[in-house]
Amino acid sequence: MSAISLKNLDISYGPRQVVYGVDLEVAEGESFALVGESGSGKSTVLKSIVGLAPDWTGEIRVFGKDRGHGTDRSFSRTCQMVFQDPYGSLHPRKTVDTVLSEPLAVHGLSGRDARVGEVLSLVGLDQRFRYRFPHQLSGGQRQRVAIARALTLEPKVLLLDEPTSALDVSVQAEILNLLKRLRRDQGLTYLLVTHNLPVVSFMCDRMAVMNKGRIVEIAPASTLHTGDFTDDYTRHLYAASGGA
Ligand SMILES: Nc1ncnc2c1ncn2[C@@H]1O[C@H](COP(=O)(O)OP(=O)(O)OP(=O)(O)O)[C@@H](O)[C@H]1O
Repeated sequence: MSAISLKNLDISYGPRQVVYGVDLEVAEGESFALVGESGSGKSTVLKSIVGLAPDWTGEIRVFGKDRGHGTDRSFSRTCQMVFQDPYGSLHPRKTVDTVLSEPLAVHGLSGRDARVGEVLSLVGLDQRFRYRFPHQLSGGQRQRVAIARALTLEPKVLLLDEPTSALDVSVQAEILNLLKRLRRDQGLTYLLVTHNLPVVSFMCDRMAVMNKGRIVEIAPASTLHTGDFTDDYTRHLYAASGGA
């Protein structure tokens, strides 16, 4: 059974269709990248999976379970999204403790105190960060909190939307290493959106290339070593990035 299965997925914002006929199977434990230029529809595919782009047709399945069009609580326990900008995605007046406790409270789970402590250490943050506010943290620490929040419900799938591109270059590698270690240790499956091909080489097993809302090629990430892509647009993207 695939961890994520998308079949003939069309997605619109109001009258405007932005994703066309996407078919994708991501295996359990796999790290899969969606690449392509800005506006090609990569983020929209992730958003549809978590319910943030509800105007879609086709099929979205996670671990064999069909996703409906509304909010789906059991779905959010399996599948969580991490956004690009950790400052924008964390409420400025909520402490780290509140941010990390909320998903547990919403799902009526007990043992919140212990779980908050656990996820902080999973992402390499000292317990003293617990009662701080986002503005008291660096960009990298904020992204660690956002990743910790995504992990609180013990999901099996993380959807990562440009998880390091808002960070200083020196911090990007730290967060990529953290994500790599978490995937291995927690047995997670990743679907990651990026325009950065070296990130794909470092983090991913396979990649799908999107152009104007369509997948034009699916290839092993190792193809980035040789540049041996079959699709013209992919070759153009590869050449424009100077290889990976
Ligand atoms: N909330 C929205 N309402 C209307 N149109 C949107 C919305 N979000 C994105 N779009 C449009 O949908 C198209 C695909 O956007 P999307 O963000 O999925 O692309 P992307 O490949 O992830 O690009 P980027 O890397 O810039 O985020 C774009 O034309 C964008 O303008």
